[in-house]
Amino acid sequence: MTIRAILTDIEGTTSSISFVKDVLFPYARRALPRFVAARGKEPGVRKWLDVVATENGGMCQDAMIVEVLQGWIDEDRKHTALKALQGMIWADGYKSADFTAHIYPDAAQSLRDWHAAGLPLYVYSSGSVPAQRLFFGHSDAGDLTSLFSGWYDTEMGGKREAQSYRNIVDAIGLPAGDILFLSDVVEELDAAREAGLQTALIDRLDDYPTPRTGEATHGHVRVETFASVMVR
Ligand SMILES: CSCCC(=O)C(=O)COP(=O)(O)O
Ligand SMILES: [Mg+2]
Repeated sequence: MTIRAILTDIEGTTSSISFVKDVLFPYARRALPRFVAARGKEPGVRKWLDVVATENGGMCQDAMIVEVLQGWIDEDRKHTALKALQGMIWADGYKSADFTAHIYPDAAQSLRDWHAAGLPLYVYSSGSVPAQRLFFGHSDAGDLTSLFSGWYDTEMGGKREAQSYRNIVDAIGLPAGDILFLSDVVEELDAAREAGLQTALIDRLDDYPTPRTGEATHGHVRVETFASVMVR
């Protein structure tokens, strides 16, 4: 089948899980108390802190909100409020060059090749859109933001829900069957397939030492690097 656009996940797909878990998450966890004390009154920050407070019985002390958020980081909750706040915190880390975002060399190369071949590229990640832009703007392979035609986060819906992919398909404006979604998570691929997208499981041995083969692929095409993704 023809592929006219590619939609890619980030963590475990373009980039290693350990960079997110061992660098980004601890950085946000550590910085949260100071970030909330310094910027908690800004409307763009307060809005998300209030979402967390409301969902937790209307708690009123920022210290308690910080504790809830740190707990969510430990649980790897993909909550839109947490992701928005993490993105703002990581901005400081990237700007002060505390880290650059990991990207697998094969992913950087294929993204460049596909873009050069005229294939529109899109991101769909649980990380907020500002966090995605920062990520690809400060990657190990340099600023890759110009390669992408659009960015989507959980404001489109959860990544394991078919409706989220229908929303993204509407936004991209191509038939669902012309779009290839790349992810390391089979439940995300299942939801994308239900919405009519083509799918490929990126099964990176650095992230998943036991290859997911047979039934574990849920019938999705399985590749170990972007170099093996077939786009015709
Ligand atoms: C782009 S920001 C860092 C990634 C992140 O916070 C995250 O939750 C990654 O989830 P993904 O949907 O890319 O697997
Ligand atoms: Mg992922």
